[in-house]
Amino acid sequence: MTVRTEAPVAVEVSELTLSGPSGPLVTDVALDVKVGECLGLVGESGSGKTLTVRAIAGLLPRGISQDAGRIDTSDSRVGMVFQDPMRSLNPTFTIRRTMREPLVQHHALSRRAADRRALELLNDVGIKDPQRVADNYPHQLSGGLRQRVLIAAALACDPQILLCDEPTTALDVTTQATILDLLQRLREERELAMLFVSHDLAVISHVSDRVAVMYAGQIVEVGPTSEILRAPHHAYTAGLLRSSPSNGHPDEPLFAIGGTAPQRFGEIVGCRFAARCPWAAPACTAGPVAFARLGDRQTARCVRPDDVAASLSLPAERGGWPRATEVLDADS
Ligand SMILES: Nc1ncnc2c1ncn2[C@@H]1O[C@H](COP(=O)(O)OP(=O)(O)OP(=O)(O)O)[C@@H](O)[C@H]1O
Repeated sequence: MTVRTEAPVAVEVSELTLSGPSGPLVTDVALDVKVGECLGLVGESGSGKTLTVRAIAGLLPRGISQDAGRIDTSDSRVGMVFQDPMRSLNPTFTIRRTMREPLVQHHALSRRAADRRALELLNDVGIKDPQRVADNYPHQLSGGLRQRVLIAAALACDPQILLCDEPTTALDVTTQATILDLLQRLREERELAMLFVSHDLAVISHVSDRVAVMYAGQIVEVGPTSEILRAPHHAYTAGLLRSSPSNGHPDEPLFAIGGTAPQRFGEIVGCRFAARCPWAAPACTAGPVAFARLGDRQTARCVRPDDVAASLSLPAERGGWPRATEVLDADS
């Protein structure tokens, strides 16, 4: 879908910092999503994606505080779709009852009108026999149907912003594709601003106009999806791309970035990825790393973005993710 360049911003987050009992968990996160746009938020487990989305939804878990930053949703209504419908749907309620509650609450509908609207919403998300599904309990439905119900419930408040946290991760590949298609259709029909969280760059690339990459509580690279896939400028993004199963060679073991992400990063003044980065130079750990602008719409929090991108365009045997020695060779 083409997003109007002049489309207004629906969500704007700046300098967001969130902490838990053991210290900072998300630091200085800035992002925006326009009306009708999908921004993908990608990164490995624990990088802070869910907390960021929960902060935007106003649903931070107990024990997590917002220490700094602004979240502006322009008074828009926000809907949220979670990963695990089984945990998000009350197992003791029929789908009809689950759908009824937000409709009665948000729209002050009578019980009858709410039940009618619930059937319309179930129909909108591609459920063929809404009457039957409405009479069921969550455990009586397939994973794909449960996820459709959850999306219908998120639409009940008639949101302008839809936050999707790993909405297809628990599903098999075919069902995953149909749910992605559904979200895409709903976004177009309703001009939703969508923030789509996934650890899987392949999924993100199907649905997102732009991608923001998170690592250890920070955004490290942002840009149009096509640019990020074609020319990542942060080593972590490059590693993430390389480790995607769809980029692997059938005869080679799947690539994995060496080392692990730091759990505590309050003490790290420079680049949080430096310890794992084959391109790391003294400047990377000397002080805070600012975002480098790369053309009009792409930025990377990296000291050597052009070196990273240039190495990636080397011939196949030396491209992708080089070993540290190769980087040094390239330098000399
Ligand atoms: N309720 C909580 N209390 C304390 N720490 C938390 C809480 N929720 C998350 N964290 C910590 O905050 C960090 C970021 O977690 P978050 O769930 O946002 O990551 P994520 O990128 O969404 O990962 P995943 O894909 O596994 O959900 C992690 O280190 C996590 O352990």
